[in-house]
Amino acid sequence: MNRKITLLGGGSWGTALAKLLSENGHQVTVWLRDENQCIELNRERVNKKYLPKIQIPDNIIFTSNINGAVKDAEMLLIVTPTQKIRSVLKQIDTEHKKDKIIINASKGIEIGTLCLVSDIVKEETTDCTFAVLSGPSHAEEVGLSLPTAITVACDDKKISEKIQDTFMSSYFRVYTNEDVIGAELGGALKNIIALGAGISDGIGYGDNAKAALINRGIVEIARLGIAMGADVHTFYGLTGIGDLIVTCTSKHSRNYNAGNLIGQGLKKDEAIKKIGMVVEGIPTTYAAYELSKKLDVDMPIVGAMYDVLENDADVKETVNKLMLRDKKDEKML
Ligand SMILES: NC(=O)c1ccc[n+]([C@@H]2O[C@H](COP(=O)([O-])OP(=O)(O)OC[C@H]3O[C@@H](n4cnc5c(N)ncnc54)[C@H](O)[C@@H]3O)[C@@H](O)[C@H]2O)c1
Ligand SMILES: O=P(O)(O)OC[C@H](O)CO
Repeated sequence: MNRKITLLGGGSWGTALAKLLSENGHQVTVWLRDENQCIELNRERVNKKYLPKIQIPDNIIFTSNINGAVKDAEMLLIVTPTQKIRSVLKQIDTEHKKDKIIINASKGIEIGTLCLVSDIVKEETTDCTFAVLSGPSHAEEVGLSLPTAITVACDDKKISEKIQDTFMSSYFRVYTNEDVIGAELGGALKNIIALGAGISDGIGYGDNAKAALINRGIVEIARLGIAMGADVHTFYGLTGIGDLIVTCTSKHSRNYNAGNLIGQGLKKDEAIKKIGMVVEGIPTTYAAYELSKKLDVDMPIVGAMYDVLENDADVKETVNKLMLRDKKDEKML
């Protein structure tokens, strides 16, 4: 079935998903803030800044008129940096953000409020159904139609099946799940561990250290998830360990690469500038650190990342402190 879908944001992930949805036969509009960028994309059909190797199908419309873009859309797909989602939704007139299916493909937690994107959407829209699309999925590979498996989580099974049908293609396999909080947290928190994995490689530690980070990382993620009402099984899935593996090991990963630069001695702002795309793991570290304190959840890797990012703690000393914490039994949770 042909659906009207509007993307809020058109960086690397937005561009890859817009292409996929257009190939699936849907009417796709992409809203961007910058009118000049819309003119260029409508003409050139290549997103030179964010995803230069991908040809954008001719029938995708780029516009900077947000109300025009969303008013007739059945589904809105959020792909802007998490810290900007609230301000983007605020720009839409109330009558146009009612009774929609809102799918979030961004991965983060709002600093200050500690809101998940589902909370932001609940606060800023009316009577919308929220879903999250998450899993191991780099835009650079989806854009090239390389095989990818992902999950759509929604507490309304009929809606998640509708979204599954909308996105599913020969190279994009979509699973459904009802655990929205688990899917949101897995996607947001893996970025912190990816920064850590990048730092570890950047300072010259080996594969053992990275494997330890990945494994102890998913334990921490699940611990916070359980405290926030998620289903522990979700963290074994695509939105949990699946995404954590890809983000800690892929050459495409923005968070891993930013961490790698920090490990080589760059300041976090220099690393962000060099990456040139959103590095969600940095604000999410601050939010997760606050959440761990608020909910009294033990998250030593998040605490270490907070020390490095906020207090400029020496990385090797921080790792030493992690290694020499109190002796423990290996408990999964
Ligand atoms: N790139 C990927 O492979 C990938 C895959 C899965 C999920 N994600 C998630 O998708 C989200 C977007 O990531 P991305 O890689 O596409 O980022 P990006 O940096 O490539 O693009 C971000 C987009 O948001 C826009 N933007 C920035 N600030 C804005 C603002 N204040 N108002 C409106 N628009 C604004 C930019 O112009 C750009 O279009 C992130 O949360 C990321 O974690 C990315
Ligand atoms: O690996 P990153 O940091 O580029 O994040 C992109 C996606 O979330 C990977 O699934």
